[in-house]
Amino acid sequence: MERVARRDRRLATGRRVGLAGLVALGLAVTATYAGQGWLIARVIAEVLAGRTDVVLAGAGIVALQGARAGLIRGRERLAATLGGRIKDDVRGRLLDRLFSLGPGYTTGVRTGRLQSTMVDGVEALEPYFVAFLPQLVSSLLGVVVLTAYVWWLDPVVGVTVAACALLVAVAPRISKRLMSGPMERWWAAYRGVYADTLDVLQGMVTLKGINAHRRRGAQLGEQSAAFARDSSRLVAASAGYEVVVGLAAGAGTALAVGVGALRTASGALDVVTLLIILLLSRECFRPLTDLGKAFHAASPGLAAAEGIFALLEERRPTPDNGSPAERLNNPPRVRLEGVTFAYQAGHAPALNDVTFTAEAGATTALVGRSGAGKSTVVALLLRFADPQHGTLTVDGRDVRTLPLADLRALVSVVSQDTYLFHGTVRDNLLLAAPGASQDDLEAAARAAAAHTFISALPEGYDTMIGERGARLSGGERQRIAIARALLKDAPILVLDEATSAIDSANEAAIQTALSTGSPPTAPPWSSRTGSPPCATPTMSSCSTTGGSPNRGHRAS
Ligand SMILES: Nc1ncnc2c1ncn2[C@@H]1O[C@H](COP(=O)(O)OP(=O)(O)OP(=O)(O)O)[C@@H](O)[C@H]1O
Repeated sequence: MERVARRDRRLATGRRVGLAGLVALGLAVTATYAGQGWLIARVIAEVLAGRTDVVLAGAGIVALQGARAGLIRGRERLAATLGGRIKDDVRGRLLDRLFSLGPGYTTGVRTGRLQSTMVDGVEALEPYFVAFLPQLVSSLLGVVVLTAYVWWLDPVVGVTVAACALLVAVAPRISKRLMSGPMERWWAAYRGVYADTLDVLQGMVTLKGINAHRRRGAQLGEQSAAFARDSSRLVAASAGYEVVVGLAAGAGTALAVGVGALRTASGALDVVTLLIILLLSRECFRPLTDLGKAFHAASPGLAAAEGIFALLEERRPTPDNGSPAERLNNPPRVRLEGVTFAYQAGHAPALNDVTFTAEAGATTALVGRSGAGKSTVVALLLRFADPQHGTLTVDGRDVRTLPLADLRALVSVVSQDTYLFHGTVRDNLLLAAPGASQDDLEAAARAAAAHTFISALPEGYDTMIGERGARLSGGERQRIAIARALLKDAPILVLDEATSAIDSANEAAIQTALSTGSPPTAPPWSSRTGSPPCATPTMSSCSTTGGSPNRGHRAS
């Protein structure tokens, strides 16, 4: 918790005024309780003294209760608004971080784990920020003020209350030590279950196909049971904290009243003051018992925060400190020179001393066996990672010296793992060129041999294609992906086994369109750049069954 408290300011940047407002409202609520206690003591004292003029005090009690109801409502509304904004900020920052880390990071972690951090982890932060943190500050301030007042009434009772309040104030530190283990185990188990469930859902067809669904389901069931055990331990640990705080508060009140009674018996205190002490001691500890409850609600957020900080503090694999190129030829020349790259230090390199040139305006084919490193070349060109040795240049300029956004704007990639997003065909195409007209879309789709089948879909370009384009065939998905890449109108087009699922007739039509630049309708890029696709350096890769041309391969 200390770690979170130290870093939480970064997560709630720009929301400090709102948090201060919550603290102020918390203090005001405490003040109404204290005022009410004080008035009740006065009323009792008046009645005991045989006086009946208690109307004003009674009205004051009612007014304080009304004010408290309003303050609590205001606090809840502010907490809900603020909580929503903090979550929104944190999700935005996490997403920015993920985009800047790129596939070099995301391929190394499980999607389900990331998703649980981004969705549930951030959600769990809300009680920490809008309930626990303001409660912590207002509780401590409230207790200091009330204890000072009790001290002023009677220093002996004041010392007793202060000692007990101090005990309760350090309880969060002690509980942090006790709870960090269960908290970490719970969150790890939660993310594991989340990731495996997602895995099973995504691989449902495969699991059914190989008749492994029951076995996998049973494994998931065991994992789920272990998670349930971890959840119970976490709840027990945080409930333990609540009990400790409650006991300390109860004991503190009893002790203060006991000491007060002794002082009254010895004549050091009058009955009215004893009554005030009786009611105020209870109010002294009320914020601290509220704090116990808030801690209980915030504990999942404390666990989740670790994953959030870990992601925010992750270092990007390729620094983005290049300066824009004054002018690059369109299309530019791409060259790899002595490039060696291993995904992990100490492991065999995926590329070993590779040198070749993809000439401007020409098609360069990378041919090699499966696993030879063709896709790795693409990853280095996009700077998802940097080579350990050698250079990769675009028009003679080392890619590391270009801003990442400028470099990636130069390249349009269709990879073997086509990804289509949930939405319509149009939505997917427009992702690459938000301003494209229907004519632009159709021209690109024709060049990708996709227009005919898209037109035959129930709602043409406005047909929903399902998650990952699930309602299309593999070849249809690839053709939409090619059309999308063409719409990006980048000077370098990379086809990484982009036509592996496309039948030979359509593949030939695509190749003709790309190499002649004359699809049935003039493509949009010709009007914008004056360069038909045949003038772009096109890099395409395909696998062979033998050989490893990229091992010491020279092609230029
Ligand atoms: N993210 C990664 N982490 C670690 N190793 C990787 C990663 N991606 C690829 N590799 C390894 O790098 C090598 C080259 O992989 P790459 O995907 O570049 O081959 P490829 O030639 O494109 O293969 P294919 O034709 O089968 O697509 C392989 O041995 C592969 O196991």
